[in-house]
Amino acid sequence: MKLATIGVGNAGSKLIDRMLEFEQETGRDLCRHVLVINTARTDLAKPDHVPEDRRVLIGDTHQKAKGHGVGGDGEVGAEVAKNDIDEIRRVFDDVEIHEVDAILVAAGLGGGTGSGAGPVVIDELQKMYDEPVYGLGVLPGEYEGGRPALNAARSLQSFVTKVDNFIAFDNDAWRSRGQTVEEGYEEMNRELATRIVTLLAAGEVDDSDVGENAMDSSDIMRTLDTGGVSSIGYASTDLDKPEGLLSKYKKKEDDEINSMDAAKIKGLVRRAVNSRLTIPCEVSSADRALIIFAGPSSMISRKGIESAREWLEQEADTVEVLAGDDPREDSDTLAAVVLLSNVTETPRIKEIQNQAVDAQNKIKELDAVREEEIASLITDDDNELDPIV
Ligand SMILES: Nc1nc2c(ncn2[C@@H]2O[C@H](COP(=O)(O)OP(=O)(O)OP(=O)(O)O)[C@@H](O)[C@H]2O)c(=O)[nH]1
Repeated sequence: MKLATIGVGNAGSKLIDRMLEFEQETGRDLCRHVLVINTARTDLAKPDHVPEDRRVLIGDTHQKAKGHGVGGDGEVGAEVAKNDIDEIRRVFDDVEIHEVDAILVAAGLGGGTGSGAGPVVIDELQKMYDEPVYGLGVLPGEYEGGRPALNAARSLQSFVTKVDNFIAFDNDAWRSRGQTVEEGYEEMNRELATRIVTLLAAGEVDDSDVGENAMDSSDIMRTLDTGGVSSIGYASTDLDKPEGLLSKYKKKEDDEINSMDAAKIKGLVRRAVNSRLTIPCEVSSADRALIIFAGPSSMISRKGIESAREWLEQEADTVEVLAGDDPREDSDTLAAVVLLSNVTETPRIKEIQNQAVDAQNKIKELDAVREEEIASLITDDDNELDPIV
């Protein structure tokens, strides 16, 4: 697949940057266009791989942003993006849309810029182009508190209704102990970039000298066509290890290879689905699913692909499972990436919604107390001040 990628806010921009890094490291060519949009000048300086002229500062003349971010206020984030929509549209105009299959917008939903400006950017993209627009959204951890949860719950509604598919990443599920928050983010961003690029870069090659099992970008788009929220699973095996697939492959006869590979390949997919998904979910609640094997094509037998597909069909309880390969002849790993599209049972989303409702109620209570205090101040008998007008 060929993508135009847009990062909105700090987390969104860092994610796009990691995607660029991973594709460069692995010789892929997924992100044909890249853009990062932010309200904070300092955050715009962070990416290592995004060209300078593809970084856009919005809201620098806005009273509440002034180039320093929107301080976690999603409404200000949306307002700033709406005010600067002409500027945003101008940079979109540079995108040669016929060169790409789809557009991916990444954002952290807990902050003000990603949660607020993200949906405004998506609205504009949907107006301008016919290509599908996918969302890649990071959900805040519970420990971050009520405000990020409220941003995320509100923004998630906007994202899911506006995008063609929303791929979710749950910071809570990926948090590990013994790391600073920044170290944790670095690792999470790499993990997510590995998954998203391995998935979407399949079928990127135009030449038709690819094998019969090769996954086509239209298969990926068809799987994402469900709308809703999606999750990604991933597992890989190192082909250099003595006990890895390659050494066994060298030792066995052809027939044996296929049956052995089939079991191994199915095992890899099982590991991808049963290990940490980008957002934990009930696998059987998926509407459609897709498996991509990325690695040397000699390692990926048709029999293996078929047995993995059949296994996932049962797990996901749907007949809509596609499977194919993304030949990477120079790769020393074999990776399986699994897309579970439109998963409806995602406990973390329920939790965020509950946390958001609590936060909203608290804000309302505080507002009521504040109003009462102001009213009592004004009607205070001892208050001898005259009103201005
Ligand atoms: N996985 C991951 N999550 C991040 C990272 N940075 C921030 N987050 C998450 O994303 C949310 C939004 O943070 P930012 O992206 O910094 O905020 P922003 O969208 O730029 O908005 P403002 O700072 O309010 O202008 C946070 O609440 C975290 O949950 C990151 O590098 N990786």
